[in-house]
Amino acid sequence: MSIGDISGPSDSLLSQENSIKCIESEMNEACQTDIRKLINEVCQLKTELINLSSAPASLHGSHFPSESTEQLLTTISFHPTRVPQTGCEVPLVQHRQIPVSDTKHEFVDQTEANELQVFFDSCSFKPENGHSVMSFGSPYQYTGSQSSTDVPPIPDILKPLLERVNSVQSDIYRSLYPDQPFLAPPEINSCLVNKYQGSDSYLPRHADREMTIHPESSIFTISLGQSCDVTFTERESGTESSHPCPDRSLYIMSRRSQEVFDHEIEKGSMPAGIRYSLTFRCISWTHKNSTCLIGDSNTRFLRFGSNKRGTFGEQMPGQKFWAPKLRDIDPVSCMGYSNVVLLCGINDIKESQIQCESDVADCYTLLKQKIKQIKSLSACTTVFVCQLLPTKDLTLNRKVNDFNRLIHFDLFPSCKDVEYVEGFRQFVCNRVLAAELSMHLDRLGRFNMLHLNRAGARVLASLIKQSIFLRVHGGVDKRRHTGRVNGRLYSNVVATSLHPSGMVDGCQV
Ligand SMILES: O=C(O)CCC(=O)C(=O)O
Ligand SMILES: [Fe+2]
Repeated sequence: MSIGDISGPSDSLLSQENSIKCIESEMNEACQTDIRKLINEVCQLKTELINLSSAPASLHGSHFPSESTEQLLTTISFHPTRVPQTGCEVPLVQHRQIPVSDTKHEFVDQTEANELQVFFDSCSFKPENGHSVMSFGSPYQYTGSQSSTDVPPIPDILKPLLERVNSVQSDIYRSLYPDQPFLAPPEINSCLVNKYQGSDSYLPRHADREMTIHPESSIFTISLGQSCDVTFTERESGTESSHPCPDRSLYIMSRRSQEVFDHEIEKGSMPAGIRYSLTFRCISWTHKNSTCLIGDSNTRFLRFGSNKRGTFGEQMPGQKFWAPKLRDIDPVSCMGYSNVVLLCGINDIKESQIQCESDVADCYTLLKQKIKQIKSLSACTTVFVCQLLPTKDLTLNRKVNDFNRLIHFDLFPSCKDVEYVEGFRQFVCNRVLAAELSMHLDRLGRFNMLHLNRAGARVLASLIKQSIFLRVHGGVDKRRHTGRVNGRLYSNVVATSLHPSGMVDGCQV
């Protein structure tokens, strides 16, 4: 037996115990005591060595312990790992949507209603399935739409109404985010008017789920003239409900509810007479890039907004949601967004009870379930997953490695429409991560193991933006190479142009 061998795995204590028994049977009492002492000392030394090699880098006078993060984290493709079976037991998640979120009777007064009716009577509408249409403001294109892209601006006669609708929209948005008053509410900028004439008219069953509609806006419909009923159907259950639309009333649907309910005016349900419905929306081509970023503290410096410096810029609007743990990911907050970016999990695997590979696999299973729930609520949303960022703690990095391997070998092969945020090599390189991209100390002056600094956040932001824009362009890199990703302008990583013409798939990036 070689009691001097301390390089073996730490769990060899059992075999040492067996060897002790052998020796015990051959040696006398005194000798046994000496050998026990010796073995205990060796075991103690070995434990100290293991602790030392995974201790914070500050103990070694550098930012990293001797075994490098790269060694641990660049080996992904060579180590297929046991993959957990999630099967189909993904818990259902409540969509928390209702077909009509609010109704306001007599939203338009009689005088204004009369003037509007006279105005629309003089307009020329284009026939569409069961009714006719005319648009103003930002063009709203939808399947089967007959209104042209050459749309007149909002006419003066509609402006007071638009202003009131915007004030309701702003109140709704403020109540969604009461503690974030700096967020700009969606601006209603488009009006599609439907004309129903006679009892043969109808509105085919549909949902307003175009990606050009602001994901967190509402759709406002004002009825003028003949009243009628709009029928709502919950797609999943087939449950129907009917909503009466009297003259001069307003009903409001959230964009999110469109992921769950269809609406229509059934054939044969329309009374004789003329009804105009004025439907107001917040439309922009940039909403095709709308992104819901759900992440832990490493997303804390990332900002949506239109400032050139320090935000994703106006070409990639979105909203950030704080999810320190995987269980905090709320699939409902993703509804209606074109893209969802997830960067979460490190705080789960950091927990002391997460010890072995199968504990890490349980955390990963929760991530996978969350992704399935997100997709079940918003089928058209593309989910982008960031691998976990390495830290300066090698023990934790082993778990990071296990988690990332599961993303690589299980998530991407098994979940269609899940995309990588690529390019994390910069973070995996010790030297770059330690010297340039991560915080050295936390706010209390303690050694900081796992947080990106502002430069690191900029790199992360540019990688996220690049992944989203590359996907929108079918993999064609349209970036303007400013070479300033490490500088300030992550809003500018992608070349921009607001005009949809000449763009791949009609999106303006
Ligand atoms: O006329 C209505 O009440 C509904 C109109 C509508 O659903 C639409 O324009 O998308
Ligand atoms: Fe609609």
